[in-house]
Amino acid sequence: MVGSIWRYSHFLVAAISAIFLLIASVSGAILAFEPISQSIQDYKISDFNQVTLSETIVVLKENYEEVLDIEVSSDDFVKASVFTFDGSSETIYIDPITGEKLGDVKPQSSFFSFVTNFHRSLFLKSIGRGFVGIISFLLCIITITGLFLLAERQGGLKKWFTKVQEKDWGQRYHVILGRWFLIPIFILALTGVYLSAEKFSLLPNNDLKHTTVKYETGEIIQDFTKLKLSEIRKLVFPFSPDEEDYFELTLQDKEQFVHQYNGKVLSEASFPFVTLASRLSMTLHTGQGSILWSLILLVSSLSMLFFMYSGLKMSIKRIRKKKVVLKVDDKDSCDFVLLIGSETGSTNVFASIFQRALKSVGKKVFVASLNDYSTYVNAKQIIVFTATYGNGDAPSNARKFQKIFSEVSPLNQMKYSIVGFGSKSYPNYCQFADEVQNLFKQHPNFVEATRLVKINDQSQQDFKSWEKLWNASSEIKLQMDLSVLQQKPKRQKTFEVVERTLLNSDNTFLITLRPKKRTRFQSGDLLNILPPESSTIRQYSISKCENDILLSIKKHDKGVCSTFLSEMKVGATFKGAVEKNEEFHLPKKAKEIWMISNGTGITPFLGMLEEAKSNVKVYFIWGGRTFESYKIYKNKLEEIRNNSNVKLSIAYSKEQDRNYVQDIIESEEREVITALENGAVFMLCGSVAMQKGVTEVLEKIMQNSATLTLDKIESNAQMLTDCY
Ligand SMILES: Cc1cc2nc3c(=O)[nH]c(=O)nc-3n(C[C@H](O)[C@H](O)[C@H](O)COP(=O)(O)O)c2cc1C
Repeated sequence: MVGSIWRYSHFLVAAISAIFLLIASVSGAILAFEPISQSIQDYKISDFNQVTLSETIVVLKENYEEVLDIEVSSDDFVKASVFTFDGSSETIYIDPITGEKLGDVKPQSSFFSFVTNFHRSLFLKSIGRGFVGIISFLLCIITITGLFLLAERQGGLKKWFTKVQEKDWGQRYHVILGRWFLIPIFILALTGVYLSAEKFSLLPNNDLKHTTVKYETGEIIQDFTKLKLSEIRKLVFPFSPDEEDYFELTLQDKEQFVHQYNGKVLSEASFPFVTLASRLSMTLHTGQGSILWSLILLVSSLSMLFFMYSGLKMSIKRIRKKKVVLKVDDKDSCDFVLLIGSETGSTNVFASIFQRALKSVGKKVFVASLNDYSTYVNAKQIIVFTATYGNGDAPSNARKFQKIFSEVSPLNQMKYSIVGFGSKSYPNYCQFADEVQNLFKQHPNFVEATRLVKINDQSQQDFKSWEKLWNASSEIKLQMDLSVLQQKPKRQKTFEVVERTLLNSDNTFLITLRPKKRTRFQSGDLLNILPPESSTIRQYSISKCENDILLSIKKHDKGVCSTFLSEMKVGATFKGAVEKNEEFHLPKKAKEIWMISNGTGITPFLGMLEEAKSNVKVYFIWGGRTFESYKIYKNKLEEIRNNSNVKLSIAYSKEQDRNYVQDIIESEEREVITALENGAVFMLCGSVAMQKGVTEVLEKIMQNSATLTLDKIESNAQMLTDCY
């Protein structure tokens, strides 16, 4: 519920302010170039930090007829307003040691002045400024709600930088860029609000109040001659040589009037917080004085454009999916009740397929969210389709279900059937469906019609197996039309089979593919294949061997794609699309890498072992059933075994010591701790069961580390996983 409130507010505020945010981010991105172009002019002298103010005053007095003021910019350039000996008035950049002119201070270019005006007020003067202030405030809300959504999605702030599971690239990069740019965007928005509030005099009064400095005998409160130029912001020279005229000195935090002959501070006033905050806001909002910050602001403004695009795409997709469920009948007149738990709407698509199938055989179906569970006068069966969200939690429209279920007394005996929608890439696979199943199981009014079926990543195959189960257990035989789920891989290329091995005792084979056209890929990327007459894309992890793709595939009895590939002859071609999987590429900076896999999870490592440079220490651990299982990889691995930087360990689960990869890791406890403490990266590829086993062992081992925990390893990106 809380999650959906954040989501709705995030979406609503973004939708309201979209056009103006678009304008602000484009113009903001352009304006980020202004401080960059200023900073690269480089009027800063090399020993700027050593120069004293009095040195500069002396040389200026020698070089110019009269000096009005000097000012130190945030780039450490020194500007001076002077009268030259030929009587002209100039504002120039000077060398503070020699007093020489380095260049003219030019007014803001007409282009930047035009864009600044537009960015500040949309050319609408005060009304525009007010509007921009409101939009900045809305942007603050968007970033705050975004922060909560991201934290929830990642399973807490601690896991902020752990692997992003989303497969859709727009959604994926919305999350990835969000983790990096939410904070700079929030700073931009907050400082924008502050600067607008200042313009409209909404901030407390910040007038300066000078107090006269009273000296005890001999006391020196500031040695004017030693004051460094880097400590000052501005110095206004005395109006005349008369003793009562003084220097007006602006330091970082206060203003002082200083006696022009003896350097004594006559009076001073500290800047109020409001003034200091205004200055900081200006610097942070415009990037003045720091090329790095200006670049961050530039990329943040551009990332806002991406957020708008990907956010819009996600919202349209969600709205479409939510609208999918057909018109519902009256709850008390229906034989079937279909209850849905969904966060982003994909479960609704499956629900509508099932609902249509029931309607096509003349059955009345009442459809509702799990949160709306109630009594049903005529219902014979309740079917629950529910996703799992967060960390094994209920999706937002099912959060109240457990409570309501305990309060509602069913009117009659009913059958029930639960279908869980989830993803094996999450540790608590379909956990909420398990919880719902337990509730029904323990209730005396309900009898199980079909066992709980879990659908991994909206797999049509899994859904079809539930369809079969339903048809076997029910008198009503249904035909579910899955055509609406038809997918097509994007940017497909043609691949030719250049080699294929026979199936080994594990029904596993290797297939080598050559792209017909130039295709960029790397070991760890994924190959998406839509087999003929199928509507579901299958993904295989790629090993790059020279310029070919090597896949290691286990042929499943009813596996459509693995069967299709296992029957491919050398020379045959088919279409597929490479999908980048940046998060599972060979780490570039690690000095030590542990490659841990089982079964066909070995694939990306076959290429990575070749790719790893000789100065990188690699510990390769693979688990298979028998020595026979190992044989198809033997040639490749034996070549690598000779490299001195690679250590190979193999665990056989069905012969020899009957070991698993996690047993090898457990036996190497000291090495694991030392490696991880020295920054090693552990890469895991293979089954979820292996991932679970390895994670448990690592968790146990790391209890003996003085500095690291498993959570820390994950947040340091020292653990990369690609398990299925
Ligand atoms: C942020 C997030 C968290 C998720 N957490 C889990 C989880 O803990 N367990 C699980 O099995 N699936 C999890 N999933 C996968 C979803 O349950 C799965 O994609 C489901 O099909 C989504 O259905 P919906 O679109 O109807 O919400 C998660 C997905 C996301 C985006």
